[in-house]
Amino acid sequence: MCSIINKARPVHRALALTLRLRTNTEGSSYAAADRGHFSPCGGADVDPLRAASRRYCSRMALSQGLLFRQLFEPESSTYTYLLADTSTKEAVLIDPVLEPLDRALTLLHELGFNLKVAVNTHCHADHITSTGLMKKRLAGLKSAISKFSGASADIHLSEGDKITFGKQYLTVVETPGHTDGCVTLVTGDRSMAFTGDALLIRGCGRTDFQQGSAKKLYQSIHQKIFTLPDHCLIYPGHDYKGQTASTVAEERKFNPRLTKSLEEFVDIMNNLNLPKPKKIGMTSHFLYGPVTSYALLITIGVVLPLLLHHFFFSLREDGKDICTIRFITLYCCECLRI
Ligand SMILES: N[C@@H](CCC(=O)N[C@@H](CSS)C(=O)NCC(=O)O)C(=O)O
Repeated sequence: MCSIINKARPVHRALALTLRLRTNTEGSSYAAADRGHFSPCGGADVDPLRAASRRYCSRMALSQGLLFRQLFEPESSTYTYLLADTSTKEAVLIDPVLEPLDRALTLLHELGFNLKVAVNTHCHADHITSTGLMKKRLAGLKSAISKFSGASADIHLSEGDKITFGKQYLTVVETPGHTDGCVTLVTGDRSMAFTGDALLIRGCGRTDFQQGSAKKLYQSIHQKIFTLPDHCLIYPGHDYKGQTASTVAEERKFNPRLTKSLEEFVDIMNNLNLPKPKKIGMTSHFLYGPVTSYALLITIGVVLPLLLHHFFFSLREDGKDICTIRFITLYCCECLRI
């Protein structure tokens, strides 16, 4: 963990250390009364734009039987969320990341939780999910992802599906736009929404690759996320500035992209000019499970070269075996007519 923190940018280092501390001591816990209205920290009429709704209320969450932890991976600035029912000890992980896999597993073990489902809000372009490896290490664990993601998993999610853990549950809300298979996961009492890469704090997911569509994203956020209760806490899949949570009311009012018209939003998204995430290309590595990933790697790295080698060595030039490399060089030169 320390070595990862040291490699990260200062803002990430500070954030990682802060969150590591918070994970150990407080946990960013929050749960609402399940009586149809949201009452952060006991105050029913709290202005959602004020700090009270952003406070982390571990005791409140625990009194509702929900344990909540926000974990941060500094290299890709990714958040993973652990939610658990404190009475039945059943837990779910949202967007587990490969690098701090052991940290998540240790935490689960220490707290005595039984991880039921590891759910990905979408097929990630910027980091590797640890779902496949977790399944190897935790018997009975099921993976889940949207049916529109194109990825394989034990459970394929659709709009309105419920992911239950003990007496708690998450509702699946389809929010395409960053990718076709993006979902937002909303707690049963609608007090927390895990928005993945659809809605970020004062930002949103990029729409310039992986079936991205600015128009779809705008509609998803306005129709599916901004219609959640004002106080509903927003927990994103990433943050690059050290922010940890927001609310629906805050984002509706202050999000610099989503407060614009659809046309303006599309224009902003078409001109973001963001660099490609470092790990793009490894999108669904391990999502399909390590067996598939390793099989693919072995095929490309070992079987294919062996077959090529065998093929080229079987060719003869003046009755002699020819070297594969020489043959390939000659073949390429011939094709290019050098
Ligand atoms: N600003 C980031 C760039 C990394 C990035 O592209 N992040 C994605 C989510 S992972 S595919 C994204 O959608 N970003 C939106 C944005 O506005 O940043 C960095 O600092 O590395």
